[in-house]
Amino acid sequence: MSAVSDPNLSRIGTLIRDARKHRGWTQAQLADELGTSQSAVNRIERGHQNLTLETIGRIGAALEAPIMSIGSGPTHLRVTGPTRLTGSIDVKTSKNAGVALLCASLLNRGRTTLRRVARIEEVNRLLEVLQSIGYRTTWLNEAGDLELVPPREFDLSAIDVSAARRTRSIIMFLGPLMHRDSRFDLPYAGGCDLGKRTVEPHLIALRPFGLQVEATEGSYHASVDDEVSPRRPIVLTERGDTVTENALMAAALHDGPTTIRNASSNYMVQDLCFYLEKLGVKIDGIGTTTLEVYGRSEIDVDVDYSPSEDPIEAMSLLAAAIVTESEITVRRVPIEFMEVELALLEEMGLRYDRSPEYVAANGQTRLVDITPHVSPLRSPLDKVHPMPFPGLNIDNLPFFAVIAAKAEGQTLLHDWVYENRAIHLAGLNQLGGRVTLLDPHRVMIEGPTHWSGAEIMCPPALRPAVVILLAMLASKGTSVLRNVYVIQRGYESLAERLNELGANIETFHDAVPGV
Ligand SMILES: CC(=O)N[C@H]1[C@@H](OP(=O)(O)OP(=O)(O)OC[C@H]2O[C@@H](n3ccc(=O)[nH]c3=O)[C@H](O)[C@@H]2O)O[C@H](CO)[C@@H](O)[C@@H]1O
Ligand SMILES: C=C(OP(=O)(O)O)C(=O)O
Repeated sequence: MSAVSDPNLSRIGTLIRDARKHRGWTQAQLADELGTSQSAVNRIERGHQNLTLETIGRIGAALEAPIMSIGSGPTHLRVTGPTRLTGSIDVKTSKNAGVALLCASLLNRGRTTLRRVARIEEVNRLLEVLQSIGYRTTWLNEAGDLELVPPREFDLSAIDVSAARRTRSIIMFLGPLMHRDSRFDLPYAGGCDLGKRTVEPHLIALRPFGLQVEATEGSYHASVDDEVSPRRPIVLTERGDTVTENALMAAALHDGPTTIRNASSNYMVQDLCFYLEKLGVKIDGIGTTTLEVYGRSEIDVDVDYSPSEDPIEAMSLLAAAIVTESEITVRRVPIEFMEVELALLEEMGLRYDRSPEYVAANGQTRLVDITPHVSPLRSPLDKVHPMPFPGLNIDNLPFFAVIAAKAEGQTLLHDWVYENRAIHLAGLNQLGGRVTLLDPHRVMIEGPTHWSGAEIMCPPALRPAVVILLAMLASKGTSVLRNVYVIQRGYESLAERLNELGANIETFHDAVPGV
């Protein structure tokens, strides 16, 4: 029977511990049931014991929880609050740079090594897709270093359609793949349910490189005219992040200069630019809205790159501290992508300590450690609304809902970007929040709030789901958040990491009859 590899042991140990607690057993009771010692169970739960699949099966049967099929059934969280968090936590590298870089590896015939990649479901889906078309992908260690070795030719006919349909990021295959094949099909893009998200700006951006796309039921059919290449600057019709990334990737393998205007200068775009530079693609204007890209006809480089920290995870962790009235230190905050958020929080009354700046492993992004102090908060005078970088990040807006719910007064949030995201914030009302939906884009939040526990189905949107989880940390009593795949899509081991700070979050699964 094969032994499970080391990096997974602590994860499996945590699942076993949570399943045991869910059954209401002590370690000694589980040990009795298995005919082993309590110290052995303790070692297993801490990930210090090698496990065969057979042992995992026996433990699952004893606990009436299928440990190994746990990833396939829905995962739920049981939160006991209110919680006070202590200690410090490191921000992980970003989901959005991670997925862009996985797609950008398609440009490179050489080996790509990415350092400290967040082990999240969105990355897993893209890895499944890359493997299905012939990549060798290897997690090198527990730190999340990831090696990607492309095949000589991609086998797009073997693409894992179901994995591809679960991630919207697959759309970023268009930019690189159009240089490899003159005709190819891609399964339709998925992602969170945030309302209609147009793909038209991507097609407009890639058309000057000769790409035409026809959409039919479930697939994009792409064809490329090699004779067509950009003759004047490409002007993006929206300053979108993945649109900019697609245009950058198309330009990177275009032999000659390309100008991209109305480009996003957001964090993931900058990470992609730094990676492309390591591939030998020269880019002027990084961090601005006009990018001059000097592409190459062939890229074959063994490259090593470290994406930067996630400003959205940083905001999530700061919000966790604020909502639970805790003084934790959030380390490795990419400060240039959090400045507007912090300025607004200061206006709302937040006091915090901030370390001197230091540089991220990509050698570019400025980081700080932030320790918020428990502070009386008041609602801001004006509405809170996002803007493309350097404005308040669109993905950070939802966290202001749960922060505003703590503040004295009324706060108006205006999410002009997404048709459906603000709607999901109304889930806070089930925990005692006073959130009024004025229209699909605007919510009024009245604080302060006395949170109390409830059972809630996870909304189908990543950030609102985390916002509800954070409110649960502050809620009196027990809460249950059901089916949290959407959170795992963007955060690595969030429940476990919050537990290390003192939260009480149990992961559990529905008992499967007959197991
Ligand atoms: C993998 C990744 O990087 N995902 C991010 C990326 O998605 P992505 O780049 O895919 O975002 P979209 O292109 O879907 O844009 C999001 C929404 O904003 C609208 N829009 C965008 C720009 C603009 O100038 N005008 C405009 O109206 C779009 O029509 C769409 O409805 O950017 C979003 C907006 O920052 C973030 O929420 C996502 O986390
Ligand atoms: C909307 C988001 O991401 P995606 O583009 O992956 O759906 C997000 O990160 O909040």
